[in-house]
Amino acid sequence: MSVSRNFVLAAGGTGGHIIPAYALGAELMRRGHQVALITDNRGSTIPGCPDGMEMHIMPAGRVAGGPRGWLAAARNIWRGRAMARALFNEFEPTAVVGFGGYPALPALLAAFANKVPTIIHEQNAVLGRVNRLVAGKVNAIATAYPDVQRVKPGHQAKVHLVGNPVRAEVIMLRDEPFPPFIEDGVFRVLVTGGSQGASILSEIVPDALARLPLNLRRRLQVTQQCRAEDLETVRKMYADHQIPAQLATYLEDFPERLGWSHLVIGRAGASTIAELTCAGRPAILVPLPSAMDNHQAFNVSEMIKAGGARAIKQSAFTPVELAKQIQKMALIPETLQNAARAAKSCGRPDAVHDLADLVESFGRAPLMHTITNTEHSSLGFGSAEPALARKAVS
Ligand SMILES: CC(=O)N[C@H]1[C@@H](OP(=O)(O)OP(=O)(O)OC[C@H]2O[C@@H](n3ccc(=O)[nH]c3=O)[C@H](O)[C@@H]2O)O[C@H](CO)[C@@H](O)[C@@H]1O
Repeated sequence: MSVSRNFVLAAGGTGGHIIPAYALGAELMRRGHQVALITDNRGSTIPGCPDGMEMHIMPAGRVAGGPRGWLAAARNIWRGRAMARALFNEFEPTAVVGFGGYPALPALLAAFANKVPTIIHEQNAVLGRVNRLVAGKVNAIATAYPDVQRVKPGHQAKVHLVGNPVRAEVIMLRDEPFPPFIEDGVFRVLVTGGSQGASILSEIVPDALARLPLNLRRRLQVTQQCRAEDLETVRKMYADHQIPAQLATYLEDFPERLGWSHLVIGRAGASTIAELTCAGRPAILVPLPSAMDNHQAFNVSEMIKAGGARAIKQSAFTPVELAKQIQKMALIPETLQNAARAAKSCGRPDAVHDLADLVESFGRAPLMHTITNTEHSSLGFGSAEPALARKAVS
């Protein structure tokens, strides 16, 4: 029998943290649970929050900028922790899930103080700073890739590989065939810089597409996400080259556009890669060089090994180089279709279910039944820590 329980998700900052939280929240609600999201001001602006999920905006602090900055951050973290504890007293979550990033920290600290079980999800191939900080105290670490770097050997026992949760509309694309890519048909390219956009793509991509041989160039149909300040320049570049292009600062219909595309050019953020591999779309990706511990370069390596993507270092990302790589991938239709299949082979479309199962296993209903370590293992989550098993039934 399934019992309705309350869960808190904590995620903020960029779409890369928020969108997996939206996907998990939607799945937990589909299973009959109540879900509240703790986020920050930036996070609250990311479209797509599922209906019925409560959103609580709370202060969070990024530890940076010398002693003054640290003091302000500490004050905000403390205020956020107090607000989260007040919410927990009322909402009584059976588990709290943190998705990394500074906005997740106050909620996790509040969960430790209130003795609520905690799970963290790491979207990247390298454990992020906040997740590293709390890894020793949480009950489980859910990961998107095997062998995530910077997980301490002592914490390996509580690691569960689930993948990155993606939206239901993206999962649906997995069963659809790759759009026909034939020599006289259209060639649809989707350009995305992650939830915040990336100016380098605006500078380089239109020029590179204009350099393609005529048999590819005349078939192009482009959708490009641009930062607001780049929109007009990019619009003019495509108009000058007579390449049909639709531009937006944020594509709310991203899954639909992904299903429509033959090739994606973008950054190597974790959610973008999860979506490409779930749907099976080949890509040319430019990892953000300033990403913490170079995590975007590590995110894309699995896809490269499989043959589903090519990566270009930002220092080598020129219109000439990009045009060369597009031709290598798309001049022969079969090459592109093979790359699409290879991309799909890296997908983890069950991520949202596996993460929801993991989260539910830490929020057993009181006295419904006693979880033993053996039963917990049989759920596929390895051995539960004794303290956790006790908590789950207390
Ligand atoms: C600049 C930065 O710090 N980026 C990090 C951020 O993700 P960031 O938000 O930059 O990028 P991701 O690729 O992880 O996620 C972007 C998400 O936004 C969606 N989208 C994007 C554009 C658009 O027009 N419409 C739309 O819906 C994508 O479909 C995707 O779901 O967190 C990720 C997960 O920790 C990291 O891997 C990234 O390195």
